[in-house]
Amino acid sequence: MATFVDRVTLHLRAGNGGNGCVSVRREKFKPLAGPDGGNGGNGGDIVLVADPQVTTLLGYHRHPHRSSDNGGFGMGDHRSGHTGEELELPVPVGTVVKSADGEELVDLTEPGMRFVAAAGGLGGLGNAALATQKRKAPGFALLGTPGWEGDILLELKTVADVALVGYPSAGKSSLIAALSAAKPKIADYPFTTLHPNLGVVQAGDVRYTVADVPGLIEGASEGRGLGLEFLRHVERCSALLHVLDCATLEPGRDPLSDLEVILGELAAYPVPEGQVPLLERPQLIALNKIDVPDARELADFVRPDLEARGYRVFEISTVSHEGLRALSFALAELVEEARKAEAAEAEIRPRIVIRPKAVDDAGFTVKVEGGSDGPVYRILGAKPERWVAQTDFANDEAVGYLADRLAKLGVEDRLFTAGAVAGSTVVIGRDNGVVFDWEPTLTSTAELITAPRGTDARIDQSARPTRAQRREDYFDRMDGKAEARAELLREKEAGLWQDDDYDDYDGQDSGASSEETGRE
Ligand SMILES: Nc1nc2c(ncn2[C@@H]2O[C@H](COP(=O)(O)OP(=O)(O)OP(=O)(O)O)[C@@H](O)[C@H]2O)c(=O)[nH]1
Ligand SMILES: [Mg+2]
Repeated sequence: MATFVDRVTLHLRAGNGGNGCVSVRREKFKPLAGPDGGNGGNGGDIVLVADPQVTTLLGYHRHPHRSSDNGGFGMGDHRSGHTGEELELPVPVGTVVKSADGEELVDLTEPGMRFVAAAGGLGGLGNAALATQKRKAPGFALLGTPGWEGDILLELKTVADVALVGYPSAGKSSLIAALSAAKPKIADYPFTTLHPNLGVVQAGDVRYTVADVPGLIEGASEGRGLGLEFLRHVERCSALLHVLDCATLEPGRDPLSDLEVILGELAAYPVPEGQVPLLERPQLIALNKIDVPDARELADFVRPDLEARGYRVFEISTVSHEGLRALSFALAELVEEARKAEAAEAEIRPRIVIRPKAVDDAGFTVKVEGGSDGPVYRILGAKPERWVAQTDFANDEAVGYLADRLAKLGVEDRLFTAGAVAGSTVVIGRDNGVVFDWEPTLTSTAELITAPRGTDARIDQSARPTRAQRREDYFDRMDGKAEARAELLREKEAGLWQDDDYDDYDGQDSGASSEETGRE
């Protein structure tokens, strides 16, 4: 059964940003000619596009996991990583996008409207881009940040071009089965159809969708039968086809009074603001079951009456397929007109692109939370959290750079005011945030570990030992060597050495090792 899907949960994963590159340019006679690591590329976004050609969410129901391209890694020689390709997901016009917890994000009501549902990660800067006057040769690059990953909910409002309306057992499901490839459940008891079925009809060059919805009875607009559920679906269609049963044996029913009841119900249904009331939408009438002799007679009888009221009337039989072709072409005309009107309106409107609400990028908060061993200082904010994601914690220089950035933003000061002391636990980010043992001097740890950050002893002339220093080092080393040798000989003479130890001893080796000690 071709059930119609009007709600689907998508699992999205936008592309990660590529990492920046650490690289040093090499030239003949100038092997360390400055940083030349390129930037990583941005990850691709996942964008929903309202597309009039698309009528169902069925494709997403079958393949709910979608992901876009990662950005490329930066490379040496100033080569940037490639930008991850954007993934466009065409959705029917009238798709409502909701967050995983049901909050409406956007209503894609206009053809061509775009919504960035999952933003790609940022590419990390390479060490060339991170170089400054002070930091001539950064020995680190920034990591790419991960792309957005999570669930969103798609709900369809406009389900079809044409809605079939009529009493239960009028033959709506039979009609959609005869017109399209849909295979709905058909039976001779009322309310066979409980969920709308959708069929795609091809009439000449025109292709349109028809929704077979549950039967409608008197009082439906007050919720009788499957009432409101039914009308909610009709609300989403641009044209209506009344299917009237000419062969019913139920007392008090005939095509004309059936139509009256249905029109009454449609009129009573309040459509949401901005939508055309149901009865003002284009409508056709199909008098069904004319393969039954009595029914054909009845159809011929009521037809002039209906036409006098301004309806186009088609006598059909879903059993013998009589009249179906003419009906399908008439519906196609109706749909074409509706689409043209819509397109004309759409042309006037500019292309609308909607991005998720911009987060306040500038600020951050420090929250003090009670932990089992002392308070935990939690830092929340788009910037600090992104910076943490960009940091390669295996690289001291990168960690130092992070500390600099945080200090510059004022995080350090705010921690002080919040009462943090050396050794306090500081967490940046919400879930699985990064935990630090806070050192107020964190800013300068990197400098303490090595030479000042951003200087490469090999490139920066001022950091290279002078000739005099090197001489001194050399003599120290030689002295150390001689001392070590003398020590060994003393030990040997004192008989401290075993025979096999002695075998291992080789003047050169020991020389090398003592040289190493000297270097330290
Ligand atoms: N003789 C005849 N019977 C028909 C025709 N079309 C439908 N029927 C019969 O009418 C009964 C109801 O048909 P359905 O298509 O299920 O009617 P429906 O309008 O979808 O009914 P609900 O889903 O209950 O609202 C079935 O027994 C069909 O075989 C027709 O053209 N001629
Ligand atoms: Mg049905």
